[in-house]
Amino acid sequence: MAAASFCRLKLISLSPNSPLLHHHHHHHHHSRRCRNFGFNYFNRYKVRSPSNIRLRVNCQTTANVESGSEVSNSDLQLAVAAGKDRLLKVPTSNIRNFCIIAHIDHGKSTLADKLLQMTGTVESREMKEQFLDNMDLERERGITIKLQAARMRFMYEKEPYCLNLIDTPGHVDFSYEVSRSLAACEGALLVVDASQGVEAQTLANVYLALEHNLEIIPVLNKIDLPGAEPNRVSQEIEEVIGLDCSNVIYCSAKEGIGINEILNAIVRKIPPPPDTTGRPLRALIFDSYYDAYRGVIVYFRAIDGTIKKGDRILFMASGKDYFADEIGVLSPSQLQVDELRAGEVGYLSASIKSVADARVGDTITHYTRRADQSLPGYKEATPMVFCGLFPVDADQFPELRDALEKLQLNDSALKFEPETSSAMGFGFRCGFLGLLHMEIVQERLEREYNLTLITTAPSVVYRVNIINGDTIECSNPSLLPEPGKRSSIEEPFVKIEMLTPKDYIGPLMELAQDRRGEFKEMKYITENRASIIYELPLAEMVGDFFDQLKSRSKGYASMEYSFIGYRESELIKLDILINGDCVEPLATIVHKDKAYAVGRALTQKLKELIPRQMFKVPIQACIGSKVIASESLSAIRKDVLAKCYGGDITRKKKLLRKQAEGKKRMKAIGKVDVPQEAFMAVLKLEKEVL
Ligand SMILES: Nc1nc2c(ncn2[C@@H]2O[C@H](COP(=O)(O)OP(=O)(O)OP(=O)(O)O)[C@@H](O)[C@H]2O)c(=O)[nH]1
Repeated sequence: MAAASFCRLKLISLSPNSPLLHHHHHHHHHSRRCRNFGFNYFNRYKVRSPSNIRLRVNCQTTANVESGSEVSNSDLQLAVAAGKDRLLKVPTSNIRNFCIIAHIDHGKSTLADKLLQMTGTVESREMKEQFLDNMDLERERGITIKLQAARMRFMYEKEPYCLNLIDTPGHVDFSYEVSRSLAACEGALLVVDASQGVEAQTLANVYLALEHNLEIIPVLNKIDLPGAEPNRVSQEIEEVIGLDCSNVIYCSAKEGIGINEILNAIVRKIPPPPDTTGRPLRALIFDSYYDAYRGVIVYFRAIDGTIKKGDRILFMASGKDYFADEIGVLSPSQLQVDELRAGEVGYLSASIKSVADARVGDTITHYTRRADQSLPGYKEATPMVFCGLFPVDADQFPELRDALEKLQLNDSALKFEPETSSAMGFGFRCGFLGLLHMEIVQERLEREYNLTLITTAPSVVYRVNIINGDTIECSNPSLLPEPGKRSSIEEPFVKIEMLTPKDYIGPLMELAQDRRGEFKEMKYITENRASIIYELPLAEMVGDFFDQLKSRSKGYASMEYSFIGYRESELIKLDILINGDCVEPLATIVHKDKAYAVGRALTQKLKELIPRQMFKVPIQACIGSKVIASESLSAIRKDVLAKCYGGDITRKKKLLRKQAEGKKRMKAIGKVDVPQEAFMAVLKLEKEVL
């Protein structure tokens, strides 16, 4: 994360007589200095500089200090002292580890915030940002990408309890991360919007939680809304999930209703972690991120044994060993401790250079006293979707490589290798977990690294069986072996479950059918809502499937998908020729029954998207050497140009500026300028044509 316009410090505790409170107006310097103190109370939270940071003063008063203000060493010592109050050790039987399962927008972040406030972990903030969602992109999209954790202290029947909240990402692309964070907990809050109901994603995560034997506490959120129907929704939870809702908690995270009941239920219902402190160390990594100043910070849950500061540790899957230079808890800012025991949740840093060496799901053990077996459930990240990324300006190639390397330090699921194409020049073929992951990476490359990129249409990974008996993987349509060399092609299939009000069953089944879906099952989960299950090729979901699902159901349907394996399909490669040149990045792999329709639709779409040139440009779709569809872009007539340039000066300027902007995302293919949109055209074909 190299975003220059953001600094990352916030929320440190200070004593009320801290000189900072008197002098903060006088000392200004760049925030980088603060990081150089080498202290760790500066957390990952970002504050839009130059906005203010808020300082806690003994958990009560607050003061605003301009971000980047001088913070002295002694202030930081005091901060530690204040923080230590909250570190009081509790017996294992007083620990509770839990997560929150909720559909997007049902109020997970708002509730997490309230739990932190009610337990005095953070004070009520007027800041807009919510604690558990940090990245800007996340906030803008209203989704949670990375996991976080927070430790809270809560008094129950006069005894102190330590409650660890582990956050989970809310998108299917990250279901592996979800499963790892569930594995770090003994219980989960199931938060359902009382004015909506159970959604597909919630359901999928509840099943995951049940597989991990988590105690599930149902919570109906947003009961303050006039449209809330707590009775209907709790009945739905009982029917759909089979969860007893007689003691369901009514909550309004926004108004702070029901928060105490939730905290009490966590203590009463969720079992404490088993006390296995005597066993060899096993700790589960549920998140890790790269910090430019300290290396990788690993978030873990100790399952067995004890980990101490300075211990030599081994990561069982990666085989790498390190010294745990620093361990600590997340309260939610990082506070150092000397040891963490079975059942506890915390972080460590050990001069690890890349998150790939401390992957989510890996098991940490001691180098000398090793555990026999690693914890179950570890999986390598397998990218499912690939695309080509090319700098518009060829000079930016080295910058693009640097940027990808930097992103990869923090994202072990991101894969890339150089790709050269006669049409596009030098770039990279990149692999992603899914479409959302792809969009996030593209956006970060452009936003944080100031790159202007041309992205080619995403492709899945095909398995091509070669005549000689070999099988090769192909994620780049232009590299598909010739028909004469291959015996068959297999493509990845997914199972999707759509939940929808009954009015939209028809349009959604039609959608799945259009996408080569095979109907599996439909059932009414309540009187008005149905679950529809299909199996279909992943390639048919890449693109606008989700948008279509939303628009055809007026936003009411939700979906969830999982990979089910490879199946043989009758696939062929469709090439696109522009002005007689084959444009590799426009090549696409399609089912043979759809080839003609796609060819026609694609040439028409390209004709719309490619600006007219000074000469006539033929656009053709071909299978092998056979042209199956053809369009032609007529030349710009001289007088049209003359008219444009003959106008008054402001108009001329405007036109030039517009051209300059347009130019940013053009790639010259032969003599023809092809805009970015053209490379994505295959995803935007009119439905009627297909
Ligand atoms: N009326 C009402 N609105 C709420 C309540 N809780 C949350 N909201 C609103 O619902 C919206 C979504 O809340 P978030 O907490 O961001 O939801 P989330 O589940 O974390 O969403 P993601 O981060 O996108 O997964 C926000 O606009 C909240 O202000 C509530 O109890 N009552």
